Amino acid sequence: MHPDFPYQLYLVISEESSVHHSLLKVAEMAIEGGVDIIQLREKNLNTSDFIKKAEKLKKLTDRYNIPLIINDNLEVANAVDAFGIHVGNSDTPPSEIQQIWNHNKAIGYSIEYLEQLETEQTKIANHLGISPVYSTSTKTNTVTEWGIEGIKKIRNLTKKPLVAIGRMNASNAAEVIKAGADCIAVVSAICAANDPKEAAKEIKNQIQNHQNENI
Ligand SMILES: Cc1ncc(COP(=O)(O)OP(=O)(O)O)c(N)n1
Ligand SMILES: Cc1ncsc1CCOP(=O)(O)O
Ligand SMILES: [Mg+2]
Repeated sequence: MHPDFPYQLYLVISEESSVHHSLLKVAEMAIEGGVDIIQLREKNLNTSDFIKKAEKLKKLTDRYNIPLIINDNLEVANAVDAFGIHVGNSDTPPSEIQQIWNHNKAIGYSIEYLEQLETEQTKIANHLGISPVYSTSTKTNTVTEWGIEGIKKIRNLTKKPLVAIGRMNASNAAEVIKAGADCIAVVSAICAANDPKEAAKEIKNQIQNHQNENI
């Protein structure tokens, strides 16, 4: 477990991705199954509706003492006093967020190009998304499919906490952890499962059983 980011299983959730249960039910079942941190990623809501949804989710995450990250929208993250924000290359850059924001807040930043490992934005970020490890229908506007070799390359270039995202599930979690990722982020394998609690439990078991092995 990375000392600066002690979370192994990261749920990235939206209404659209919550197939068999409501968003709040999926989140609660996933927490019961072992999710350590949650990101609310609503790409199509206006800020006011995004805040309303985030407030409901924050009540739940607070009840379980689970940190809540907001995707993209700093106003929403502020409104609900989120634990942190996740941004990518088309969003408000970490340097701007840092100027406005309390330093205790977490800034996650997507790595889409190897060259980003050298940039000021990456230095400012607290943790990095390896985005995507494998191509996925959940997010199609991506650049590099990193794969296992990509994770190893990034691991050799930074000591920052690495969050692997993109088609992650119980079958590939172990290889990704062994390649050097600290945390696995999941949308579909949990949100679209009939039983999100069981799905989360299976992925968490894979992470925990392989976290001290290297390939
Ligand atoms: C943990 C994590 N990693 C990467 C992303 C992708 O962020 P971004 O590149 O900004 O794309 P969108 O999610 O905004 O479509 C993420 N959200 N979370
Ligand atoms: C938000 C995001 N960023 C990179 S891939 C991705 C989506 C991951 O979704 P899934 O777990 O369903 O492949
Ligand atoms: Mg974004």
